[in-house]
Amino acid sequence: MNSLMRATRQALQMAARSYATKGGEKDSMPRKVAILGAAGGIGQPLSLLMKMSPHVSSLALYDIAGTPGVAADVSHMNTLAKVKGYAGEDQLHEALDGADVVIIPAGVPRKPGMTRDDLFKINASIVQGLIKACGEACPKALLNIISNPVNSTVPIAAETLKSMGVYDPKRLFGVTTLDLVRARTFYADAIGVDVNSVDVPVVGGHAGTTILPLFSQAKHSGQAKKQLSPEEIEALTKRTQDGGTEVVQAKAGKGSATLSMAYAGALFADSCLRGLSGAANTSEYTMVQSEITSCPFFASKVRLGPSGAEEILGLGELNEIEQKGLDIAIAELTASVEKGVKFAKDGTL
Ligand SMILES: NC(=O)C1=CN([C@@H]2O[C@H](COP(=O)(O)OP(=O)(O)OC[C@H]3O[C@@H](n4cnc5c(N)ncnc54)[C@H](O)[C@@H]3O)[C@@H](O)[C@H]2O)C=CC1
Ligand SMILES: O=C([O-])CC(=O)C(=O)O
Repeated sequence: MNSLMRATRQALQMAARSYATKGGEKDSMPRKVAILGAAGGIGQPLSLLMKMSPHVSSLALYDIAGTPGVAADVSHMNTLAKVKGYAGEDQLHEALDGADVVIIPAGVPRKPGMTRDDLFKINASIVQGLIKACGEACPKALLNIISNPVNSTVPIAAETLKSMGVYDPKRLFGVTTLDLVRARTFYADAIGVDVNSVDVPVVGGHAGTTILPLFSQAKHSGQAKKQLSPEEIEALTKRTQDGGTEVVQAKAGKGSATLSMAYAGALFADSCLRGLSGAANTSEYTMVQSEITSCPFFASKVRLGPSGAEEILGLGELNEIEQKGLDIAIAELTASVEKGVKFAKDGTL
């Protein structure tokens, strides 16, 4: 195995975190992962990365079109997972049947000048339809929602599953991992340490000021080359909040983050799979139904286990500026959650 392959596989073994099971053995359970929106900008590299996961034995690639090609391509990789492509709604249930984890990057991305909320009109119905199918075909699967606006699509998913009588709050996740990935990268660059040694909590939601990095709790190993001033922390906070927009502008009309999102989505899905297998110390920041703030959905550190989100961990100590940021985040996030719930209940767009 050459060094690039080894590095990529190691990255997929998730930054060298332990994935030993409770009994100290590797996962031997056959696991099925379904990707909905697999032919898209995120879907394709995500399919590639999940095909490289040592935890996936079956990979179902679903989209409204284009998946036979993606599946044929990815299926030639000499890694564990058996790949099958599914195209069109009449193949959706078959794609989902028996899935342990469903990853949903289906829907339209932003163009310059748009907010994530501007995607609501199109993506709300797409997510609702796909979640309904999940509720029918694989109600026990862990659902990883990537489609924006995550702050509303997650509550839409919850309400849809509730109306079907199959909602389990431990199994529904909004994927906010890209915010963590960005905060770590920007922070490591700013203080001049190895990015692999950095940890920065990012809580709240996944849009603008609802994205709240907690740099006061950031950790790293090694000697920092620089101490950051309050102004520099503020700039890092803003860059983390605007990371998505930075990519949208750079792509100039050709979509939003796809490659870094596929990487982040694979990290999160891999943690879900390790949690399902009982791996010790599996936790991720993700948006879940939550009581740690007044907002009914909130992203924070969550311990993942065989039944999904087994424990929602607290926020730790916030400094004064972060506390103000939290208040702003909660207000905006609550409005987005309410918008999602309303759509799911009465179809209001
Ligand atoms: N949570 C996060 O951190 C991030 C979320 N996103 C969001 O992910 C979504 C997808 O982004 P891209 O992959 O760049 O878009 P894309 O347009 O390249 O791909 C989307 C795919 O979804 C498919 N699709 C549309 N309706 C569908 C349906 N009913 N069933 C199955 N598939 C369907 C399309 O055919 C297309 O292949 C966007 O909403 C974007 O805003 C993007 C980056 C980060
Ligand atoms: O900004 C966007 O539209 C896509 C996204 O959620 C991100 O890159 O964080």
